[in-house]
Formats: sequence, structure tokens, C-alpha cells
Amino acid sequence: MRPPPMGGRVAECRVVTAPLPLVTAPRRESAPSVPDRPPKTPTMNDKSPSRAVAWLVCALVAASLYGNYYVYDSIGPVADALQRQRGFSDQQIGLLNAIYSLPNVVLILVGGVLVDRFGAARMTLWTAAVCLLGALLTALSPGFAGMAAGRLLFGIGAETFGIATLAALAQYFVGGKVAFSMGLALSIGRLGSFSSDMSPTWFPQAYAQGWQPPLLIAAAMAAASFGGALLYWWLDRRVAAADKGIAQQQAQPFVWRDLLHFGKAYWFLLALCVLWYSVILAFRSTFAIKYFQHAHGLDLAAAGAMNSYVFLAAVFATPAFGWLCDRVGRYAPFLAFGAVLLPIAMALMALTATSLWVSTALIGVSFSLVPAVMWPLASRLVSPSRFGTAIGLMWVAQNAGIAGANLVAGWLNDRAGAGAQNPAGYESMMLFFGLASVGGAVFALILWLTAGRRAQERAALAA
Ligand SMILES: NCCCC[C@H](N)C(=O)NCC(=O)O
Repeated sequence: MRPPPMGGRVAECRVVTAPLPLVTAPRRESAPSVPDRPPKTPTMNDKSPSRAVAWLVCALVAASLYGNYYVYDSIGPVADALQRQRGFSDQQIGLLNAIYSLPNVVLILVGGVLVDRFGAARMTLWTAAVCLLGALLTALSPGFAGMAAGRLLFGIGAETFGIATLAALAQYFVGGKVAFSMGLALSIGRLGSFSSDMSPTWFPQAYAQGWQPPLLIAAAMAAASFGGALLYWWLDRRVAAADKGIAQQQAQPFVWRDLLHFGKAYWFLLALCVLWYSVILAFRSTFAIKYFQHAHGLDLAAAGAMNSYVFLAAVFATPAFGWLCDRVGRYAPFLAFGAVLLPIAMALMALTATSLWVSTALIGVSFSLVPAVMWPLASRLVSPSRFGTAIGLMWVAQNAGIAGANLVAGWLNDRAGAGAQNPAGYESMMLFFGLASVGGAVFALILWLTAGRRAQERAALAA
């Protein structure tokens, strides 16, 4: 089964809207090295998995993501307890999260290649198991080194797990609704992060007992995530068995040269991914609350709540935007619109006295729209057999960008002496994030306006 043929322009990437065959899960082509273009159109076959199966896969993947994102965000709520009860410094607490990203600057590319090599279902299962081990080690370790090793293990599994889950949805929804399914799964993941932030309210007894019970709850979430992955793997095996004789799913040997076959549109998307996520994750996750407190005079609770609304909005808006993209059948214009909102929001925040609600709403739309479009669009810019590699490469650059943006922003703030007594000290950081967001918007606009017109892109996109 192949994705619908794409038109000449990325902006015109259209989803099949004709009545769909029962088939939704493409089996991978067996060519050792494929050009960067979509595979062949599926043929209808009664023995192939139905739409219901695809939605079941989506539900299992989403449930699995929920547990995974819960664990990712589980350190923040116990940071204070770790400091009080175990004497951890801020640097040590910061390292428990940084150690998640650092190995992935190299490792996700390997993870992406493994997803293409061994298939989405097997890799989802294996990496969910690695994440579970990491979460258990984090929760049960008596010392900092053991906890850090647990977070490292979790990070190694989690990013490849993320690629495998996107690949699973790209595979099962190739005939349509890929953006909606990815948006839905991502939003359930974001709900996991939101739940982690809300867990002190939901499980007060656990938090009253100290740092360990909340991390054991996180490990239980990782176990639930593994359970979802196991069910998805089992279902995929049944689908593959039913599919026998129609087409075989075969492991794809990796050829480095294949990276060169990714079209220009893919590289523009990668640049947008690095710049946009660097602003969104480094600013929103690290500096936004402090900036709201010092530069906009909010107290800690109000600043935290203001920041979390972006997150909550994404829970609902991400699948809605995915659905809209599938319905309209266009991706790049939505992506450009979402990317342009970010510099506008940053400018309003840094340069005007406009209420923070306005910039928060704009970032909320951008945070919901860009991921809802970016990953489905990526799945349409490369062959399904290279999707894992393509996302892996994007996330290598993305992790490097996020780590770099955190370091640069921190250095700029320290250099300018930014703080409650010196709110103007945040200006250079805001200029840095503003320029990065403008860069992201420019790449999104170029992707929309030019990439699809090029003959090279047409060749890459056409069936
Ligand atoms: N689990 C939070 C970090 C996810 C990073 C990952 N590389 C990614 O970009 N995932 C897609 C997303 O929008 O969350």
C-alpha cells in the first residue's frame, strides 16, 4: 500500500478522500535501497486489515505514548523533594533531564535506522521495554548515579520509541487521516505530561511520603506503556500473518546514500523542526516561567499556570488541526501559518505590553498546529521504508538544537545579569529566541512557496 500520489507542490499534498479500501497497513517494499518517493498504491484486498484495526493501533500507540510522556515529565514534580530529602543540587536535578537528550544527539539516528530495519511494531515493543527498565532504575536507585543511569536508559529508549510510534501511524494510516491519527496520539501523549504535572494534586498521599512513591507511579505508567506496546506488536503480527501471500514486510537494509535522496522539502522541514522546537522547548520548558515572573511580574503559581495553558490547549487542538489538515488535504500552508505565529507571539511578549494571554494563545495555536502537520508531512516526503531514518535525522538535529538553545539562552541571561532586579537582562535571550523563531517561519514559508515547484521535488513526491 502506498501513500496517495502527491501533486507538484508540497502545499497541495492531498490525502486520499475517495472511499478507502479495507487495507490500511502497507507492507514494506523489499528493495534494498529505494529512491525517496512513495511506494505503490495499495490494492484492495479483503484479507487486509480494516480501518478498525488501524484505529485500534492508534489507540494502543496513544496509550503507550501517554505513559511514556508521563515518565518524561516525572522529575519536575519531585524536584523539591529530591532536594530536601536527598540533598540533590539544582545542577543534579537539571542533569536528570538533560541526560535524556544528550545521547540522542547521536543515538536517534541509529534508532530511526533500526525502525526501518526491524519495523515499527518490534521497535515500539523493544524501546518500551528499555523505557520501563529506565523508569524502574530511576525509581529504585538509592543514589544519584543510579537515578541518572535510569534517566539515560529511559532517554535512549524514549526517543526511538517516539519514532517507532510515528512510523506505526504513518504505516497504518497511509491511505488517509494520517495527520488526525498522529495529532490524536500526540495529544494523548501531551495529556500524559499534563497528568504528570497534575499528579501532586491527584496523588497527594504519594507525594506526602516523599520522592520515591511518585517515581514508582511513573514506573507503573511505563509498565502500562509497555503493555500498550505489547498489544500493538501482537496485533501487528496478526495483521502480518493475515497479509501473508499478499505482500511481505521485510527488513530494510540501511544505505547511507539514501539520505541524499531526501528532497529539498525534507531539508526545509528539518530546518524548521530544529528552529521551532528549539524555541518552543528551550523557552517554554526552561525559561518561560522565570521570564514571566521577572519580566512580567507574575507570581510562581500564575507563571506556571500561564505556561501550562499552552500545553493543555495542545491536548485538544492538536488532533483537531490534524483532522482539519486531513479534511482539507493540505499541509504546508498550515505548517507555515503555525510557524509564523511563533515570532509574532515572541515579539508581542518582548516588545509590547499586550496581555500575556494573547501571546500564550498564539503559542498555543502554534504548539498545536506545527507538530500536528510536521510529522504527517514528513511521512509524505520520504518513502515509508525510510520514514524512521528521516525522523531520526530530524530528531538528532532537534535534540542538538534544543540543547544548544538552552545553553545559549542561559549564557545570554547570565551575561546580562537577567533576574527579578534586572528584567531588561532578558532582552538578549528574547532576541535570540525571536530570531530563531523568525528563521523557522522563513523555512516554513520557503517549504510552502518554493519546494514543491522544483522539478527535483516533483520527482521525489510523484508516485
Ligand atoms: N516527550 C517530550 C519530548 C519529545 C521530543 C521528540 N523528539 C518530539 O519531537 N516528539 C514530537 C512532539 O511534538 O512531542
